[in-house]
Amino acid sequence: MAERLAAEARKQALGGIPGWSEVAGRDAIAKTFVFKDFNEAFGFMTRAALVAEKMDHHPEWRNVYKTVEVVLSTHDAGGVTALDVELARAMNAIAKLTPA
Ligand SMILES: C[C@H](O)[C@H](O)[C@H]1CNC2=NC(N)=NC(=O)C2=N1
Repeated sequence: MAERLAAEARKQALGGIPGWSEVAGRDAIAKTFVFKDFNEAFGFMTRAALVAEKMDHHPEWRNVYKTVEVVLSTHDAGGVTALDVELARAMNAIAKLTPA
């Protein structure tokens, strides 16, 4: 099972994935993506869902119109692990392909 990242390792990883930050009061990371419209937001979610399912690692997320709020945490580990960092990186890469 993936191990929770120590504070220092998490900070270092977050430095390399723009827009992601630690969630206050919880061991999790979060980012709010804003797209051009609902179609682009939902397209992002569809692509990210395929990656998440392949990884067997799933986001907590909420969509309102063109905004997608994402929180990542490894539930089995009770905090942020390398899997969250990997999914955060993948989501940033997917969002880059999606017009904002
Ligand atoms: C059985 C299955 O592999 C686990 O429940 C997976 C599924 N997706 C998951 N997603 C997330 N974010 N955290 C988990 O601990 C997790 N566990």
